[in-house]
Amino acid sequence: MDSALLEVKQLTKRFGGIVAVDGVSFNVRKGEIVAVIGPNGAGKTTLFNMISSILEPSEGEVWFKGEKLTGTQVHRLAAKGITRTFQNLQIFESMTVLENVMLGTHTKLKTTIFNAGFRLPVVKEDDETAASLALQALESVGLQDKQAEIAGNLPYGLRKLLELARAIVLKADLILLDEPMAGLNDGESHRLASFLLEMKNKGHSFLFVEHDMAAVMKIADRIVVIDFGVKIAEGSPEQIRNHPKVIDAYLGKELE
Ligand SMILES: Nc1ncnc2c1ncn2[C@@H]1O[C@H](COP(=O)(O)OP(=O)(O)OP(=O)(O)O)[C@@H](O)[C@H]1O
Repeated sequence: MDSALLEVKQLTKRFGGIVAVDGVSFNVRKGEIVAVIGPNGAGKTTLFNMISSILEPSEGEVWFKGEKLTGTQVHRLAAKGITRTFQNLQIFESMTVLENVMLGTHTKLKTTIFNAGFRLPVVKEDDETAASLALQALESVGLQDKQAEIAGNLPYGLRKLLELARAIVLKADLILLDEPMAGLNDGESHRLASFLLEMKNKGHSFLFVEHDMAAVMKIADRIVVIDFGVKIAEGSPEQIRNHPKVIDAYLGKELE
């Protein structure tokens, strides 16, 4: 595997007296799936929000493709090759499934909000490209049959797949997933796991926070374990399953 795509360097976040994340460092390489796990309140969300430019770190930096990412505005991340999904889905409920994914293509296409308002000819051309890119993304998550449905009518599991289609439509190098398995039934989580492995084989990289330990063990190449804001372990699923500090941190809790 080649050099690091994402470099998380000594990230720290303090909220008043609380150190939510304390000097955490790790890398994600191209074509790798890395999971961040840890007990409730360990600091996973705070870490994820710093990586995706939603929160400013108290200390430390995030680098992406050899460039410093810290301080980049959230809306510029997609153009750099990073997208993320959210635990509280960000779906436009009154739009169709296809339109929701087409929205994701607009940072790639040349249409600006200004000329889209005026419906210049360039928009029509872009709309066709956007629709075909969006359809490809829907096909890869198995939602092509739902393209004309109103997004708000989809059940939760399918909405999550829709959000993922919108994240992948940009063909991002790195996709950040916030608890992708939460709320999915067995069939949906199986479908999502196969999809992530397929995307990884095509060279995409993923960083995800997840509570579903069986899914983490199945799809992650590497696992970073956080407890009380500190990285206590990092390794393959096999190494993490048998790591004494991880077993201690999860004592009394389920680590399948
Ligand atoms: N905005 C905030 N202000 C003050 N404290 C915060 C804030 N956000 C998080 N914290 C605290 O930081 C710590 C880490 O929280 P965080 O939500 O990152 O953990 P987590 O691992 O994502 O938890 P969970 O698994 O329950 O989602 C907790 O003690 C939390 O109370």
